[in-house]
Formats: sequence, structure tokens, C-alpha cells
Amino acid sequence: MSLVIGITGGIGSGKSAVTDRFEELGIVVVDADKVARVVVQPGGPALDAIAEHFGAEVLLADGQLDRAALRSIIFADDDERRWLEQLTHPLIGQEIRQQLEAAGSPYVMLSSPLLLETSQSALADLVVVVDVPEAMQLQRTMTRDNNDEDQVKRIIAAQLPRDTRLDQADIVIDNSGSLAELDGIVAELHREFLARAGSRAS
Ligand SMILES: CC(C)(COP(=O)(O)OP(=O)(O)OC[C@H]1O[C@@H](n2cnc3c(N)ncnc32)[C@H](O)[C@@H]1O)[C@@H](O)C(=O)NCCC(=O)NCCS
Ligand SMILES: Nc1ncnc2c1ncn2[C@@H]1O[C@H](COP(=O)(O)OP(=O)(O)OP(=O)(O)O)[C@@H](O)[C@H]1O
Repeated sequence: MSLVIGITGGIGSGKSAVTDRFEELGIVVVDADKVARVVVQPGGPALDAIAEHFGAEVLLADGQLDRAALRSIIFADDDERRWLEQLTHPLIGQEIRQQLEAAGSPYVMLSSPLLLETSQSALADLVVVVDVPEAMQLQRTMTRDNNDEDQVKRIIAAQLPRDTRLDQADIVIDNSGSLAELDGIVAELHREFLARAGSRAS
């Protein structure tokens, strides 16, 4: 497997803004949020169990998962969130491993909001944390999504506290500046990761 750079950060911290830039540089990005959508597709391994557990109100008329309905349930009730996670996280982990194995770039990125909360961290050779103050996390997420403030706060509360996450970082990206500043940070890190990947291969 290529060198795996793990990218994490709380909701709205800017993981996608960071990984979009690495993708533009030709780096394969495995995105845990995207993988999580695949495992709950109709006909996939998890959706029937979810509908059985939560009832038909978590399904849309076309049989797809009603993500907003499930989001409201699981971020209001920790037990329900844990139930969903025990079902989906092993499937997500398995699919992530396959995608990492198949990746063909000099190094590969694994982007996950729950990298450090799950065994996904064992897949990463290096942990990069995308960091912004919580007020900015809240503001950017509310601007991006159709989520009210209380729900975003509940999602933040279901994730690692900022200090605990920062304690586990090998590298911290401060994303409180502009997107232009992020371009420069990513370009510099890309050079560093290429060098690390090269020295590992030789
Ligand atoms: C509850 C679901 C259906 C809501 O879907 P929705 O489209 O509204 O949000 P999306 O999946 O894009 O997630 C948005 C953000 O919510 C946060 N989040 C999602 N799941 C979790 C969780 N279990 N714990 C903490 N934060 C979470 C992350 O920051 C994520 O980036 C969905 O998030 C889900 O299936 N979650 C369980 C699977 C999971 O843990 N995914 C996280 C990646 S491993
Ligand atoms: N440096 C920045 N300046 C201004 N806006 C930014 C910056 N970085 C990210 N954003 C915006 O903030 C929002 C959240 O960023 P992004 O979607 O990349 O976060 P994320 O960590 O991937 O979130 P999630 O955990 O929900 O997947 C987006 O609308 C994005 O365009």
C-alpha cells in the first residue's frame, strides 16, 4: 500500500477544502463520508437493517435512505448513534481498506471526520488535523448546510473535543485563514509528503 496520509477534523473544519486541493495535484483521496453513503445504498448490506431498526420513516418514497431523518434521530440519542455505528463502521472500514489498496498515486489520503474515534486511525501512517476555532466550524457548517445551530452543536458534541484531536496530530493545518492561504499550505505539504513517500519506497 502507498503511504497513507490520514486527514481529520470536526464537521465543517475544511477537510474537503483541503482534499480537493490534493486531488487537483493528482493524489487519490479516499473519503469516509462518501464510503458511508455507498454502504447504505438500496440493495447494499446495511439499509434493510436500518429500516428494520428505525422504521420506514427513515426511508424516502423511492427506497433510498432519508438522511435528514436519520441525522435527526442519531444526533439526538447517543444509543441510537452507537447502534448505527456498530452496523456501518465495520462495512465502512472494509471498503476504505479496499479503496486504499487500489489507489495508484505516490501517496494516498484517507479523509475521515472519525479517523481518531475509530480503528480507521490504524490505517494512517501520519495524522493531519484540519483545525479551526469551534465558532468558525459552526458558522461555516451552517452556511454550507441546511442544519440548525443546535443540531450542528450536537454533531460537534458527538466528535472528539478539539484539544484531544490536536493532541493526536502529527501535523496541524490551521484553516482559519483564506482559501488562498490554504492553497499555499497544501502545496508545501504535498512536497513534504512526496519526499516521505519517496524515502519510504527507496
Ligand atoms: C446520519 C447520516 C445518515 C446523516 O447524513 P448527512 O448526509 O446528513 O451527513 P453526512 O453523512 O454528509 O455527514 C456530515 C458530517 O456529520 C458528521 N458525522 C456523520 N456521522 C457521524 C457520527 N457517527 N459521529 C459523529 N459525527 C458524524 C461528520 O462530520 C460528517 O462529515 C450519516 O452521517 C451517517 O450515515 N452517519 C453514520 C456513519 C458515519 O459514522 N459516518 C462518518 C464517517 S465514518
Ligand atoms: N479557508 C476557508 N475560508 C472560507 N471558507 C472555507 C474555508 N475552508 C472551508 N471553507 C468552507 O467551509 C465549509 C466547510 O468546509 P468543508 O466542507 O471542506 O468541511 P469538512 O471538514 O469537509 O466538513 P464535513 O465534516 O461536514 O464533511 C464549506 O462550505 C467550505 O467551502
